Amino acid sequence: MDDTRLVVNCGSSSLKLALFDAQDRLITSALAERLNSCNVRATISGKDSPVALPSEASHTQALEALIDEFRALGLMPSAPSAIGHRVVHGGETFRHSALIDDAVREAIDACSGLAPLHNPVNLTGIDATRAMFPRVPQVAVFDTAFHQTLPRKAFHYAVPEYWYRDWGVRRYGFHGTSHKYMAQEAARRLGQPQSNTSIISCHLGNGCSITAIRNGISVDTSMGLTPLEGLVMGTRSGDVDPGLFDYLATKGLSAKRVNKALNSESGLLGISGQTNDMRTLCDLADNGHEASNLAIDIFCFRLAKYIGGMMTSLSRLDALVFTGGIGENSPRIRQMTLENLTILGFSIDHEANKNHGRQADGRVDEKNSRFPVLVIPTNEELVIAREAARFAHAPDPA
Ligand SMILES: Nc1ncnc2c1ncn2[C@@H]1O[C@H](COP(=O)(O)OP(=O)(O)O)[C@@H](O)[C@H]1O
Ligand SMILES: CC(=O)OP(=O)(O)O
Ligand SMILES: [Mg+2]
Repeated sequence: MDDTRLVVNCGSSSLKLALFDAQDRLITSALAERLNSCNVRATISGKDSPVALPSEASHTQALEALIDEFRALGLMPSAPSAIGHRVVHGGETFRHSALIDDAVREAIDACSGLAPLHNPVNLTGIDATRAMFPRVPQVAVFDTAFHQTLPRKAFHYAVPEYWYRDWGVRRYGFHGTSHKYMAQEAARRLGQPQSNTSIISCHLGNGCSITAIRNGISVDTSMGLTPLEGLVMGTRSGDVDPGLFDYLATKGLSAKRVNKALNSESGLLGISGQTNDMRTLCDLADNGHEASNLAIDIFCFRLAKYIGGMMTSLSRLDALVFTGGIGENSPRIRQMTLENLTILGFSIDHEANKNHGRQADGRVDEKNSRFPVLVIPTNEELVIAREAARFAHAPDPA
């Protein structure tokens, strides 16, 4: 065994793997998509030909095939030193990452009711690698853990108290590994200690969320009980009036049906009627497609409103940070969002913004901007690999 760590991220229909060496350098990564369908496809980064998988391959089959391929390519030792798993929901049980044993597995399973689309499939990955590597320590890294510091006023909904007490209805927040990485990276780039740096982190990928981080600690976030609340996302609505459940019942739609539509048929896809992919949406808007233009407008307006709202939790703002596929790669979204916020004194440097802030500090704000604005590529896999090393032999953090 050497110090290679394996990172496993099981999504509803995809599997992402990454291998890191002892110096936290990425050795290789792999992606299997459209699992359990007849269109499965698996690739290893930098390799042209896909990895052969059986038709309708499961997560477990894809995991085994990709690990065999890593070994065949000489990229991986017979067993990694530790395995880190992304787990979406840790409820209030997990404030930190956890070394996985039967009790931790059971506790993750117990959170499945709060994330039925995510936790069961995360457990599939955990079960598969525990069977493959029974002697290797496995660590669960939770999306929710970083947000367990939220003050009660930020996590408590204005609903009957017993909903929280008896059923755990509260705001949990997600994308914690990404927001945590933003807090570290922003502080490093600003040359300040994290313990004295306050930022607003905008993670804009397929799922989108925003977090206010005061001195390295999450103090408010946009996602809630589930990853549906908050910003407009690829296929998720973000905030809506909960009264629509009752109204749509009069149109014959069950709560289950409405929930599915809000998760899978809404957001950029729902408004545009075309796509959940921001890049395609921008192309459509450039070609005069009105509904795509509207989707982009609504996305940026909601994000700007949330940025304004997040400032309520901070006494000082050291940087506004953009990350995730959209946040890192779309100058247009950053510009349109900040144009909605000129009243707060944000101002963007158009050249630096077009260049995606690719200079070392990633800054895209203009000299006279009241606040720094940074573009920072996220690296959730690296955070998980670091946590895997840290918790592999240290189950109980102080
Ligand atoms: N150049 C770009 N301009 C606009 N959007 C982009 C660009 N590159 C990537 N994106 C968008 O990023 C989103 C995917 O983000 P990503 O963080 O990769 O997703 P995931 O949450 O699945 O990891 C998609 O909407 C994609 O269109
Ligand atoms: C929790 C969540 O929204 O994750 P993702 O962005 O991967 O969909
Ligand atoms: Mg991502």
